[in-house]
Amino acid sequence: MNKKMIINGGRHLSGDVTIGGAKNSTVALIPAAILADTPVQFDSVPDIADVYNLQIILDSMNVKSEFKHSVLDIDPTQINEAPLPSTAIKSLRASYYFMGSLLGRFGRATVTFPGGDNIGPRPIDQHIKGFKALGAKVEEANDTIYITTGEEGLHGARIFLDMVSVGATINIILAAVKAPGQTIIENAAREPEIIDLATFLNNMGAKIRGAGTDVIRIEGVPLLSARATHTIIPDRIEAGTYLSLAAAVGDGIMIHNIIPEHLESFTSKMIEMGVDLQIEEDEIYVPKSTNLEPVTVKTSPYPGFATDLQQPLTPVLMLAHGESKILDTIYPKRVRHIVELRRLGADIASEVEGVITINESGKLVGSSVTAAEIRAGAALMIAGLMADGQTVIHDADHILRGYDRVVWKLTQLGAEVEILDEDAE
Ligand SMILES: CC(=O)N[C@H]1[C@@H](OP(=O)(O)OP(=O)(O)OC[C@H]2O[C@@H](n3ccc(=O)[nH]c3=O)[C@H](O)[C@@H]2O)O[C@H](CO)[C@@H](O)[C@@H]1O
Ligand SMILES: C=C(OP(=O)(O)O)C(=O)O
Repeated sequence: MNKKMIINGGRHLSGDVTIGGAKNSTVALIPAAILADTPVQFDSVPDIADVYNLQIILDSMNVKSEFKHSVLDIDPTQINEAPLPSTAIKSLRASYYFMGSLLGRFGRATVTFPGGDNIGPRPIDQHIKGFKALGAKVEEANDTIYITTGEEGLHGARIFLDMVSVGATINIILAAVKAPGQTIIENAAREPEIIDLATFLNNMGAKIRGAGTDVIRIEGVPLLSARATHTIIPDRIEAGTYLSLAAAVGDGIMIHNIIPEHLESFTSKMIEMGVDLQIEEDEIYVPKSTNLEPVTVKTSPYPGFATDLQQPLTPVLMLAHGESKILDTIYPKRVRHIVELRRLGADIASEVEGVITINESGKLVGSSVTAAEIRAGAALMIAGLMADGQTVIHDADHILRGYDRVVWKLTQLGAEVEILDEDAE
């Protein structure tokens, strides 16, 4: 059922908000769990639609899971190979991690092409190049990838990624962690979520060195056994979204459960704009912001400015005195929020692919808009909170895919917001 988000905007928000576990870690950790020879437990799991869809995929392989109060238990000990449910696979991008984890577990995988956010072309050639280097045969037909290995199975290999890819780095780790011999991934992505995955696997006996740098070395091990609960790192993209929201409509907001080092490229931009952030060990206070300066933002792989945060920052740029620019080098077509923000009165445009210009916009006015993807939805949510009157965000399911208990968190801060079925009055 499609959902819509209704926001009665124009209020100032204040108080405290606590960030949940990282979506992009969680969606890798859940497929990784099937590599274990024991039950696995995760803590600080965000309450997001992606988790429920991954549970449906696990269930189809007789991997039972239970998700309660931020704790997710997964028992992969009775796993069966089975066709994966294509609706759930298509509901999120990260379902492609079952290619790596099934390959690591069974030496073969059949997975429908993943879905996920429509943010422009999202090829997976580097994942496939990695699987092939590890000794797999990969075929594509009918929107499905068939990955097989011969009798010898997988073996370690040296893989140089042609571009820095989070997904390819993770998928190769998943496939290689139990493959005999040494695997070296060069030009690997350095995102904190990759370190989180490596920590989880290493605590089960894996030998992965260098996660967080651009060279990752893996010695294959035969068995992986969970001995302790793995606590998922805080979601730096959710944190960045609340930082923006706080700068845009906050009257003093304290954001808890943050690793500030994961957000340095983002917080330094906010400071450059004149937001007086008070950064502590694991929380950031955002006072009411005034007199903001325009900035230029260029997205790049971690530790650069995250593409996933360019849209959530946009509403704050609409308050700055002058013209700001965003250059999205990772997803130049990630501009589907622009037309919707204009409906609310934003002065924002993209005349050259990958370049977005944002000018100081007058008071926004509530309207009916559609979220084309998760972070476009986040930008619309913040803009809706800024706008006078009511904003209805259609296709709000995209927001629920990755924002932990968002209605509850916004309500705690004093927002008037609800989620309804699309056909509700
Ligand atoms: C579940 C998850 O973690 N999603 C994140 C992940 O997506 P995802 O892992 O899909 O993104 P990648 O890091 O792989 O993509 C980076 C760039 O490389 C290109 N590319 C990637 C793989 C490949 O085989 N060939 C290729 O050309 C992509 O089109 C893109 O331009 O990183 C993105 C970039 O930070 C984020 O926006 C997503 O939130
Ligand atoms: C693009 C994103 O997600 P996914 O890769 O899961 O589609 C995102 O989180 O902004």
